Amino acid sequence: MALQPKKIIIDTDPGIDDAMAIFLALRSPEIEVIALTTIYGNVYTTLATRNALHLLEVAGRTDIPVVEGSHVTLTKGTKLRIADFVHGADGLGNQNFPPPKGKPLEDSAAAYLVQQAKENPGKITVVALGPLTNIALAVQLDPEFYKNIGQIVILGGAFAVNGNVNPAAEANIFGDPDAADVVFTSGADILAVGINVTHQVVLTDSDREKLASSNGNFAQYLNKILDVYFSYHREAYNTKGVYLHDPTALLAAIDPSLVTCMEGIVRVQTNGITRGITILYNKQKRFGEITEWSNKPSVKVAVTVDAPRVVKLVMDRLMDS
Ligand SMILES: O=c1[nH]cnc2c1ncn2[C@@H]1O[C@H](CO)[C@@H](O)[C@H]1O
Repeated sequence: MALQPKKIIIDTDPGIDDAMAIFLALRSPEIEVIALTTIYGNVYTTLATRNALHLLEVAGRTDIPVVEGSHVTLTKGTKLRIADFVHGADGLGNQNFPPPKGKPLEDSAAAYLVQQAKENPGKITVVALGPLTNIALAVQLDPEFYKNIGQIVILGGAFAVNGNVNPAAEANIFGDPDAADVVFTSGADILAVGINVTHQVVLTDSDREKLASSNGNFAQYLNKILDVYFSYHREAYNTKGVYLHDPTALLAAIDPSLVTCMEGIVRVQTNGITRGITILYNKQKRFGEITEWSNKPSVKVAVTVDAPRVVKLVMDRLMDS
């Protein structure tokens, strides 16, 4: 008997690599995308909702609901860091797409996550591609959420490497460090895929040429929006290609054998010059004193990735679609 597809909710701030991950998800037979929930990060939340609706319309999948998430950080902060310099002012490569026809559900992302997890205990995977505010709100709303949710796959963190916002912090964790610390210490089954791993997964210029030559709807659409993302990488990293952050996390949620992990306790610094830094305690040393890591639940942190296999899956699934 064929396995039931895994139910996935993508929490997203689209975003060019979010668009890739969403299309990839829609082309992955192993999973069923049950909703997109939205968050600020690459764009403000209002625009994230608009882009999520737009991407589902492009894909012909308006059957999938969009649920709007928080407009402010967990501590009600309104001074958000928006990465429009990575994705364009519209989040999708400055293409001036028409506004979507659809509307989000009349619910908040956090309440929706709580309800879905309660109705399908252990069965839902959340793939979190932006700052973790919605997930932290769900943890705070329902003391059972951490048990009811199947797995939370987090695209975020810079484990033992420099960040991409500053030398300490990765963008999604920096976006709401308080939320990230709540989620990492919640007790949920968590897999973190950080930039220590995603910076090894590069879509090259020649991969992009292949995408451009494909007649597929998704390939053509992505080729258009990728210009801005490629220019940013050339300038910021001097790479001839782009990092596949969000697609890597999505694929790790589908097939955990694409990464190897370490287990341990992750805490997030919430203030000071290292605000947003993620520190994994690998439990190799037994500390004599109580630390901020003592008696916290363990999570999985990706430490290696089969990059060629990830890139091939991305290409194969996006080329002929
Ligand atoms: O340099 C950057 N600054 C801010 N955000 C970035 C940068 N590069 C990529 N992303 C975005 O943040 C997530 C990975 O950290 C990805 O979702 C990517 O789209």
